Amino acid sequence: AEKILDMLRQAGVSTENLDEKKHAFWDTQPMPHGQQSDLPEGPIVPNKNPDEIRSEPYNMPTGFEWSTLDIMDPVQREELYTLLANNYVEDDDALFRFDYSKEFLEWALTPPGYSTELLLGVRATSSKKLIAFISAVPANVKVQSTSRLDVVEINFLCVHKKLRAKRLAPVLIKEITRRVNQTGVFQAVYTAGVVLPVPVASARYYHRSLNPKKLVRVGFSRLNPRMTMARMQKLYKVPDTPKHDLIPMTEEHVDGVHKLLSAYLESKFLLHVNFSKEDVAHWLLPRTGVVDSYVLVDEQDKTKVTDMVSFYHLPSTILGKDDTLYAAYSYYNVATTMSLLDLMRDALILANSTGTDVFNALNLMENDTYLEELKFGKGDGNLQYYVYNWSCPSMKASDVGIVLL
Ligand SMILES: CCCCCCCCCCCCCC(=O)SCCNC(=O)CCNC(=O)[C@H](O)C(C)(C)COP(=O)(O)OP(=O)(O)OC[C@H]1O[C@@H](n2cnc3c(N)ncnc32)[C@H](O)[C@@H]1OP(=O)(O)O
Ligand SMILES: CNCCCN(C)c1ncc(F)c(N2CC(C(=O)NCc3cnc4ccccn34)C2)n1
Repeated sequence: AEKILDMLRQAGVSTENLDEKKHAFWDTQPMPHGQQSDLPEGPIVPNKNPDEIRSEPYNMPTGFEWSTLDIMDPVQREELYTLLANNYVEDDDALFRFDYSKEFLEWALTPPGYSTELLLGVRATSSKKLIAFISAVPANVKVQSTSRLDVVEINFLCVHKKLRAKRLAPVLIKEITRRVNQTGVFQAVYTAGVVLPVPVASARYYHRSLNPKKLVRVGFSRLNPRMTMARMQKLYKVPDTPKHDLIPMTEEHVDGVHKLLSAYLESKFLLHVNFSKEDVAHWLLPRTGVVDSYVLVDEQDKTKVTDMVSFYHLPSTILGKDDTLYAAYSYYNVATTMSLLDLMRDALILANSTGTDVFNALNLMENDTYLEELKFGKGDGNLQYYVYNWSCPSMKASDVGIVLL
């Protein structure tokens, strides 16, 4: 269809109403399409009553079957790890592929209120091999003037490389939608590197080199022709210890972090999670090699948290080489006794001391107040934010206060 459209365009034929069928699946989904931009904020398709929701699973092609995953079973967790390690997101030049660890997947998929029914896999009936997956975990968010909306966060959509372009993804998406609807939830939040109908916000990736020698060696960065490697290492060198006495977050800080983070998100952003204390404990208590969180506490009252910084660890396999790129991603950060710039300078120092090669941040929240000063370079990756079955005006990246994994 694209080729025909291009030929028509080259012949000077206007195609604006022809390419509406550009998305055979997504044009059937309740997402804001152009002409609906004047819709009031809210659901596009009204909530369904239980008896209006299809009761049987969607049909898989012959030879494949649905199979929910018990992520707490090490064998099944290993199966998911292997599927993603070999078939999940790669960069456009196929230099890297995300290598979410088993511990990371357990963390990402077991927040308070999660259900195995929504950790949805597809197996080949004969071999029982896991060949596809999609996940939904519960969250409550504020989106613009809707202060509390029950949603799911969708992630880890993956179809084995050998089964691509067979329209399996739409079946996975329809089935997870059906199951989520059965729990009484009708909206979802998700991000993707691809542009689909229709992003609610677009964010840009920025990268801060910590180990430039490795980044140049593996092709992540290029050495500026007018610069020697020694000069580049000097440029990106960071101290060994942080300027402030940030300490690792522990259980006793959960209430203080919940209070600090909730007030910050509520005051500044149009899209953010309404974290419960249990959510804060799950998403922010440190897990080695998965997520690190540090807090600054008030000297007089040790349970009062005044500042926090956190980042998650998502390595990438370097394709074709037996090597790994160690990346840390900025997560949730709140500065009240110092500038965010000062706080993030310490984040780089803390991440560097855990063997990180590159520290990544999106231009969300207030991140653009420090990216340039701290020598982040603009990446070529964009991350599109989506809210499924929700009509609302689009937002700037700085209005977005939610970081998905
Ligand atoms: C209320 C509850 C609602 C819950 C659901 C909310 C929606 C959740 C939506 C999912 C959020 C996921 C969040 C993340 O995990 S983003 C990460 C996605 N995963 C990867 O990129 C891993 C590597 N790639 C793959 O595994 C496959 O290429 C995937 C599985 C991505 C597509 O498989 P395949 O390449 O074999 O294609 P197909 O022939 O089966 O299907 C083609 C159709 O699929 C549409 N497509 C392609 N990529 C994506 C994508 N990333 N999100 C949504 N749709 C996508 C495409 O536009 C086309 O539709 P249309 O253009 O013709 O219309
Ligand atoms: C559905 N969850 C969304 C978050 C998944 N995340 C972290 C992600 N989604 C799309 C991206 F574009 C992206 N980028 C980080 C930037 C980057 O580092 N690009 C070079 C690179 C190194 N390793 C990889 C692996 C895959 C793709 C690019 N890679 C671009 N990150």
